[in-house]
Amino acid sequence: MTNVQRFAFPAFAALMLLLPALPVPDFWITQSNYIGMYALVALGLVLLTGVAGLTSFGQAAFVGVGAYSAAFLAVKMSGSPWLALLIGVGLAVAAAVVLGAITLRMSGHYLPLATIAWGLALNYTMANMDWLGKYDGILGIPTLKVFGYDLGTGRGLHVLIWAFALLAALASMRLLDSRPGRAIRSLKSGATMAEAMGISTFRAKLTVFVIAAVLAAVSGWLFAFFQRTVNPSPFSIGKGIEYLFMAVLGGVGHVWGAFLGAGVVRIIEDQLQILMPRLIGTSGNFETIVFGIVLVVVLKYAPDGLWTFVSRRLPRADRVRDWDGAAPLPARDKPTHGESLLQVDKVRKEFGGLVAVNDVSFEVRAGEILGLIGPNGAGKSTTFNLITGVLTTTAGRVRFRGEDITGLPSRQIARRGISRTFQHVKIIPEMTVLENVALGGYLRGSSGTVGAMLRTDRAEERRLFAEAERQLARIGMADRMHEMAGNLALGPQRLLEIARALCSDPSLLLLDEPAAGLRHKEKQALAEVLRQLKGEGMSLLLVEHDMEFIMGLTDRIVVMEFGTLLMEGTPSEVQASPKVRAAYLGTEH
Ligand SMILES: Nc1ncnc2c1ncn2[C@@H]1O[C@H](COP(=O)(O)OP(=O)(O)OP(=O)(O)O)[C@@H](O)[C@H]1O
Repeated sequence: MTNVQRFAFPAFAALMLLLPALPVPDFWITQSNYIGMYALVALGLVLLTGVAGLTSFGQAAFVGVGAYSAAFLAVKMSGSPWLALLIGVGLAVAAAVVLGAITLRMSGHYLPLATIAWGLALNYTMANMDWLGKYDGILGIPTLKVFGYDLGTGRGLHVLIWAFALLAALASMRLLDSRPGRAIRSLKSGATMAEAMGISTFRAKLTVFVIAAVLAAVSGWLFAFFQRTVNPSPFSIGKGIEYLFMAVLGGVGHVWGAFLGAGVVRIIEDQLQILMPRLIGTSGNFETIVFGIVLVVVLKYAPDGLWTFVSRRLPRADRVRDWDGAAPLPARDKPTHGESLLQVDKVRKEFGGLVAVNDVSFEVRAGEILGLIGPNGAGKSTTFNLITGVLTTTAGRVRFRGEDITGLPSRQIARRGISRTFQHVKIIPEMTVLENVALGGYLRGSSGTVGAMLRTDRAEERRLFAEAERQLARIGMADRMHEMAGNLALGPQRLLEIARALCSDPSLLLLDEPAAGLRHKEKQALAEVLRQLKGEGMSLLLVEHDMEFIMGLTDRIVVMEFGTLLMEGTPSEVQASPKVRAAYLGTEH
């Protein structure tokens, strides 16, 4: 936790909760009420869009679910507002699970388009139901009473709105700094890396989608008691875009960006409603144009949102090192030296008419470094992806420690003890080195989202960080654990990936072109680390281009050419082979 969270959050919370007791004009209390409610929705979008990379235009519909639940229960059934909150949140969760199950597997532009579709659909449903009052909505919602105390619509409700908003902010910050939070943060770096760490990306997406829907529904519930009337227009797709706008403007990657964005939008919106008619008459919806211009300017000059201007000036504190003496994480049985660890048996991959891997067989034994080499397009990466479950085989079998792992998804393969690095480094730049490595230990922990929000996961977190530090020390990078991973040069980033893979306590480490793009010194450092790992009993499979690097390092080498296995032997046998030389020089043999 940074100093800012430690001191600024309680101060800000106290100010917002006490604001109604201060001599602040009603006008600003009302604005602050709006900001709190908007911030709840924008916070969901920060998590969903900013952190997890899933764009949603449809959040306003979830606000509507919360608002209509409150209105319907309070007016038509004279039910308890707290029951209405429960029902509103329950309905939002149910809707998010169903919609998420359908849409979250979509990629690219399909997801945002789908969110527009269901945003419209939910809104039309509200507008066309007789029992929800159609376009007129539901009027005459009573004010909210807590323990017999009437909160009214202004100062009293302010305390409740901000209590929810601040709790949501606190829970979100805690979530982001936790095992499930790191999983959510890994989504933006692409599913391949997250799945290779054992994360179910679908589940992580669904979790964050549900959280965002719940925050929106709570905001809607508050909105109903604030406005004391609901109708479909504040839950339209236009409002959904405005919520997204708040998150983007404020800083889509930061919890406090949601608050800043909500504040700026609300105040601009309000001022424009006064100013625009004076300047250009009452006709037309000119605020929208001004918002559009503001958004373009912000995206151009502050693509990460306005909060970055604040956060840049705030001191950054290193994570408090509180894991000394933490119990080690559970470890798996180590294979015995020389045991057959991985068996690749007549594995085949066809892409249409192209046979990328043609019935290739080889094995990796425990404690050895096996190199897989071959000229460009030989099928090395495809073989690597077949072993790690990124691609499915056309034919053949892959066995690991006696178990058939053919066709398993990569997170299941990771669970069995195969860990990997990537040819194009896949780290999370905005997380520290330590947090990136801790992500590798995902499968060795079990704490979930609610535990993270309630902070009941701290003992496990300490164990994870102790392990992450131990792995960083193993590759000689413990002194850099607090640095942002994105600030590292390529060499240290590749080492970080190795530490992350080691953090999963693997029986076999698969490295995809680890020396690619490294300078000579960095290659030497990497080779030294790999030799040391072998010395400690680790088994490694190395896909590599760099002959010099691989010759001095491996025990055995498998050479591929045009998808087939050309030869297998010791480095000196391979070096002496005319077939291999010819393959690399591209001559006939
Ligand atoms: N997804 C795909 N769809 C179609 N063809 C593919 C696909 N992936 C790989 N290939 C083809 O399969 C063959 C083997 O590619 P692969 O990337 O495995 O080779 P490689 O030995 O790793 O090469 P490089 O060293 O250049 O990475 C190539 O001809 C490639 O064009």
